[in-house]
Amino acid sequence: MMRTRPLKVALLGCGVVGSEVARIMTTHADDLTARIGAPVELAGVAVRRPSKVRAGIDPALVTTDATALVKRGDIDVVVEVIGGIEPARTLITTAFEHGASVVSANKALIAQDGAALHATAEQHGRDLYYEAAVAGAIPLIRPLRESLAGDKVNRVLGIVNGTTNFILDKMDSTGAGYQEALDEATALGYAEADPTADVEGFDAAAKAAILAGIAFHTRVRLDDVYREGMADVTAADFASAKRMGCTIKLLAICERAADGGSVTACVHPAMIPLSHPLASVREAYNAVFVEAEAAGQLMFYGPGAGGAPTASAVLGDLVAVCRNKLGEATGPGDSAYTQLPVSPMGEVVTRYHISLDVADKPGVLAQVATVFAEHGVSIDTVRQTGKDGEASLVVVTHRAPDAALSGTVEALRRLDTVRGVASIMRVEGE
Ligand SMILES: NC(=O)C1=CN([C@@H]2O[C@H](COP(=O)(O)OP(=O)(O)OC[C@H]3O[C@@H](n4cnc5c(N)ncnc54)[C@H](O)[C@@H]3O)[C@@H](O)[C@H]2O)C=CC1
Ligand SMILES: N[C@@H](CC=O)C(=O)O
Ligand code: NA
Repeated sequence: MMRTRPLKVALLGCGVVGSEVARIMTTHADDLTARIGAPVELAGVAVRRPSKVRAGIDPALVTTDATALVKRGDIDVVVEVIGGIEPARTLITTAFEHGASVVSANKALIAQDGAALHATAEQHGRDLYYEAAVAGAIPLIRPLRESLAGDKVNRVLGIVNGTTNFILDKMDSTGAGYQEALDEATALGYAEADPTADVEGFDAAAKAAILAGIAFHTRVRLDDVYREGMADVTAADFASAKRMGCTIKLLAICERAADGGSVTACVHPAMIPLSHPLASVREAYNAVFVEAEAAGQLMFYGPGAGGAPTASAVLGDLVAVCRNKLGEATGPGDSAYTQLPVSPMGEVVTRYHISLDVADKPGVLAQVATVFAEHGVSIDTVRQTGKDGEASLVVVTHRAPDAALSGTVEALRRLDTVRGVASIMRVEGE
């Protein structure tokens, strides 16, 4: 039966995502009402700049006092799309304390304080949903928390940052410069308020921490995630990748160890073969592979950033939370019931592509090969090109622990015949 009293929603933040949430709530009001079983009403919108004209939003709803809005006591759901740690964390906590459930897109906050926020939500019998926080519009949190709740997930791997994928794609396909591509991604609403979070890999690391925690039912902190951004990826790296039939993507990789006793989580650029499905993920799209014991391999693909796609995920959560509220229930809470150690990057098994500038004289190749052998790293391929007494040596390794690979590179740097290490990149997807 349809309830006539509306569910009241407070929107915190009306930027790229918030403005789209407000727009869809207004334009799809009838459908949302039918799907929820009660009308949803935008009861207040907290902003920083109240004088800004916001199409479709009644100015009477706009306030700069987000705290007063979440403390009103008649709010059913708070949608937090401000971003950052504070004041978002305090506002969400206050919302729970005043009877509201929360939908958030804030991966930085959930990765840092998800456990405490879940505990507060549970203490007050409220929901905390954040589908938009990982991979934008792509349903990924809900499938992991609900659809795969009966399976055992062993690996989650993919592209989870739209901005960096957009930049890498432009650098690869059009030869655009890094800054030019970043400016375009920012103008399109993909980048974080501080795009360092994107290019230095913090955003993807936060998403990896959230994904690993949910997938493996354990606590993975942001600091547990090994992180390398993409700011150092050069046109020369792309040229090198191309020669190998590869491209370069910023990947998040979360794995359960084969013995099940530990997990790893890392974010770094990697070469992947052009034949791999991740190679064709363009612009701000994301794609994530989930490998589960019974299900096998699943692939999730779609827009990973942008106002409307992210708002789609927020609205999906809003509908779920409203339905829970009407059914006097709550959805799944924190699922971290184990405490698996997170192994350091040195223990992650991977492959390296190493490009060396060496002296072009007899014995150099043997010397280089010896260094690899001494570190227990097996070589897959070697390609040498040389001119004027100098040569370029590209070595691709078989899989080995990351510590052995970085030890090999350190030892190579110490060889007199190695003039320099032009590029080092991990290789995935083979
Ligand atoms: N833009 C995107 O593609 C995606 C964004 N997200 C997340 O969504 C959240 C919002 O992102 P965007 O909308 O892109 O950022 P934005 O910077 O466009 O919007 C944030 C808005 O919050 C306002 N704000 C800041 N402090 C406030 C306060 N104390 N009270 C009221 N308003 C305040 C700002 O003035 C701004 O308008 C962030 O957590 C972000 O990580 C998640 C997925 C995708
Ligand atoms: N800045 C983020 C936005 C979505 O999470 C990204 O580019 O992926
Ligand atoms: Na998502």
